[in-house]
Amino acid sequence: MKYISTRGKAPALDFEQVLLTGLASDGGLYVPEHLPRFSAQDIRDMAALDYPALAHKIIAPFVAGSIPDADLKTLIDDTYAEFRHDAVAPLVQLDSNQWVLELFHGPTLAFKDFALQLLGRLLDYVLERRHQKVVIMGATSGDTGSAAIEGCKRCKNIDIFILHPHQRVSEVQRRQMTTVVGDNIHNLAIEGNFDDCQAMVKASFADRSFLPEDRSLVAVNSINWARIMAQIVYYFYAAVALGAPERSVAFSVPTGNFGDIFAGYLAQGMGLPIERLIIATNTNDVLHRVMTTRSYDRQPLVHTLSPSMDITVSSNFERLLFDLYGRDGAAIADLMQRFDKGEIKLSDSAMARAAELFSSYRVSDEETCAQIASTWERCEYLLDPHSAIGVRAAMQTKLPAHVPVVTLATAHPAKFPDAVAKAGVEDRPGLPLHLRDLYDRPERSQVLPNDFAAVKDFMAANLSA
Ligand SMILES: Cc1ncc(COP(=O)(O)O)c(C=O)c1O
Ligand SMILES: N[C@@H](CCOP(=O)(O)O)C(=O)O
Repeated sequence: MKYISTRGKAPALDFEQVLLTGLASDGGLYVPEHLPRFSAQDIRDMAALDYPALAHKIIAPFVAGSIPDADLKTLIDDTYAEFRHDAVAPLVQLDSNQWVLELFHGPTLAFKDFALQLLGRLLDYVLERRHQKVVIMGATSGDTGSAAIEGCKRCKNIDIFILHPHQRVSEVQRRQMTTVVGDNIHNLAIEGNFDDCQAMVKASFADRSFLPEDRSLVAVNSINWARIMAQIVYYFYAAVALGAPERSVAFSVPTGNFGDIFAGYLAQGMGLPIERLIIATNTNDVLHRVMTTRSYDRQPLVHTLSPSMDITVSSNFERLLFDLYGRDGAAIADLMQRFDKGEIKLSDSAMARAAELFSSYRVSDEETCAQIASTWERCEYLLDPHSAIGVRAAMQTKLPAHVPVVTLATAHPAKFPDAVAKAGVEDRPGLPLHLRDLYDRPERSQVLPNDFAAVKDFMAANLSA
């Protein structure tokens, strides 16, 4: 399997190379040259597989040639053995047609664990084999950071630097990052917002002057292809449980960086009958605006009750644009250059293609609270604010009556007790046992100005030998 850049100029890479990078050298994002396809019978047969076996089936064609199959299987089995629910991703029924896919049973209580627990193991495996050390960098609005640290903390050959917006993540999210002990783990609290952190990570791929020549830079954000790959699996898992391939299913996905929903788009491209993908945004609604007005532009970032989705530039949207524009790298390079300078309008044909599969819905903080409260009252089911946005969007979208809608529940409500309280729910969601002493653990982080030079200096000064 080869991977090509959305901007057409960077060299094609194999899986191992793509795992060990982030942005392509032309500034684009890597995507598979072609997608593996599963027949209706293949999908029917998936009903007999448990989550790790299904993950192996879906992931193996993307990794083919880079990691021996038996080793890949072990890495995948070990990854999902860490999850606290036997089903790994249990489905919960809210009403006759609404379902929630719980993606928060991993160690850090967010869907990011599905990919980052595997990514950490893949990196460890490949780096040991290559006798190589790398620098890992990530930007987080709260969840990617802790999941990346948790996923990579046992890797011997890394230094990891995670940038989060100072005082803009929930207390549980912050403590999950800053209480993990290790001389090679660095939490940088940037006096800016998530977009600033993400821009610095991307800039580091263009300016690696602060790194020794023998250290590669690896991204743990969803610009790294391996993140998206692992997230494709749970679309198959949920749809097959609900009757695919005989029955098609819709998904509502709380969206920020467009990584999770892009994995759903790929699942459809691989043969899964997905009726609709609903882009569910908070007030930072760049994706809802583009879907409803054709206009793709930056607006100032708003801090909401769903902080992990406080993002105004959705990195992975470029991967979708690449397909919508006929996989024309030059067209995407031109489009993204113009986007860097201001507003762009998508073509009619690109919009028409997007509308065949995607719908979108924007949810305010008030609506988020109302959804948490009403789902609690009607179903005694507690949603976190991000998942509540997904459920709200699912309920507002018109779909054929026979199509079940699955909302991806992307985080555990215990990560966001303030939002739950604001929604008027009196029961406090408790942290699971392994995190019960989270508030007593010592924290370690460094506050830095919103300045790329300061970040580069910090990283250069704190690399291990
Ligand atoms: C809890 C939660 N929900 C939803 C999202 C949005 O996912 P994506 O960025 O892949 O669109 C994120 C982070 O990005 C998140 O942490
Ligand atoms: N929501 C994320 C932001 C980064 O998204 P990613 O999928 O590109 O890692 C977070 O919580 O950190």
